Amino acid sequence: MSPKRSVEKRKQFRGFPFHKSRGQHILKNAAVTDAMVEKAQLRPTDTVLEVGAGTGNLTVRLLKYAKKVVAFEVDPRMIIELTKRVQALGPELASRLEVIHGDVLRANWPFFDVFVANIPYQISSPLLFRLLAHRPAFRSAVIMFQREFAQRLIARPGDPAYGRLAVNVQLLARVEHLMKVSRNSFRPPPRVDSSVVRIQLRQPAPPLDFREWDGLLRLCFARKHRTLGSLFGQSRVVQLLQTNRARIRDEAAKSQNTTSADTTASALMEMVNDTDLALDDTDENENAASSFVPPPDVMDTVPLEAEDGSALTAVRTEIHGILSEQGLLQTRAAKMSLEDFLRLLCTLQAHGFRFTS
Ligand SMILES: C[S@@+](CC[C@H](N)C(=O)[O-])C[C@H]1O[C@@H](n2cnc3c(N)ncnc32)[C@H](O)[C@@H]1O
Repeated sequence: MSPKRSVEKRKQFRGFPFHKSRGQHILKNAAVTDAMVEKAQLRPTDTVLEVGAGTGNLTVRLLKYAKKVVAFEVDPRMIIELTKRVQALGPELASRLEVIHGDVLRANWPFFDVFVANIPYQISSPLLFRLLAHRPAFRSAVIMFQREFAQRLIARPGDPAYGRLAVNVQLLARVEHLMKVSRNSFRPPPRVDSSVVRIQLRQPAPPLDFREWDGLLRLCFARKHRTLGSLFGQSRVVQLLQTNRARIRDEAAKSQNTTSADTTASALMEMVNDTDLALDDTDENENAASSFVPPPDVMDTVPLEAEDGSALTAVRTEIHGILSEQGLLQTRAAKMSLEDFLRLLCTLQAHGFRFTS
């Protein structure tokens, strides 16, 4: 067999080729699949949601421990293999499986207690935010991610991978790294290593306006190594905060507080659809902060007496005072904790400032 042919053969399963575009990397290492199921701590009464069942390496193990497994799979060829395999296990186990053919991101999700999946990595970000927004809350999710993505989820202040993704996810859930998985555990091996993480929703969800929260994070992480004093001193930022505050005050007479449960849910759904979060939100990711990106030549120390009108100067002074009072003038997003961000948002909001229109 020619070398080229043997490579082709390795990429196939029972005659059909795997599609990289669908993230079809089958988990062939039984020790890893067993460990994922064990970490899921399933109960005999559980309904499990699996995404991307493939040929069923994980599914067949889940069926042994759960009352029911609902598995999404987009590729009909995989579903045929999966169905044959599960039927061979006998009617008892086969009756526990429900396969849903389709794109998991476009479908309605059924009720589930636990989520377990080796997902296609290209849908990591929208799938994760869909999970974080899912209600009723599930007990836990055990998910295989690309290692680099997993590191961005668990990153702590000061870590190079710490960014908007980590802060947003950690606001809504506890995230725990469970194990590293080498690329050789898959067939065909992907170009990247992987990690399994556990996610547990914080209950109840923090009572925040998530648009405001994410607006603050976009600003702070647009330049995560820059001081807050410098970021909030920029004319564009001061102008925006001032304009929003004036409008909100005008509207306040006509409408009620915007931090309702409905607003929270719909804001979370916006984050689900926010492809910016799939990007690397280091300083270079200017897309993530388009409305706030300062001109590159803005100096680190912005003079308070700028020549942009007394109203703006007064607002700039006010913001400077708030940051100074909170001890945050010299603080940089790269090192701020979740609590620092929450405190900053609450304080700015108490002064009537808003990040979104
Ligand atoms: C990484 S493989 C995992 C297969 C299997 N669970 C395993 O661990 O061996 C990902 C699977 O997700 C499926 N898939 C890709 N995109 C999907 C989507 N949007 N909705 C549902 N399934 C999808 C692929 O066809 C593939 O079978």
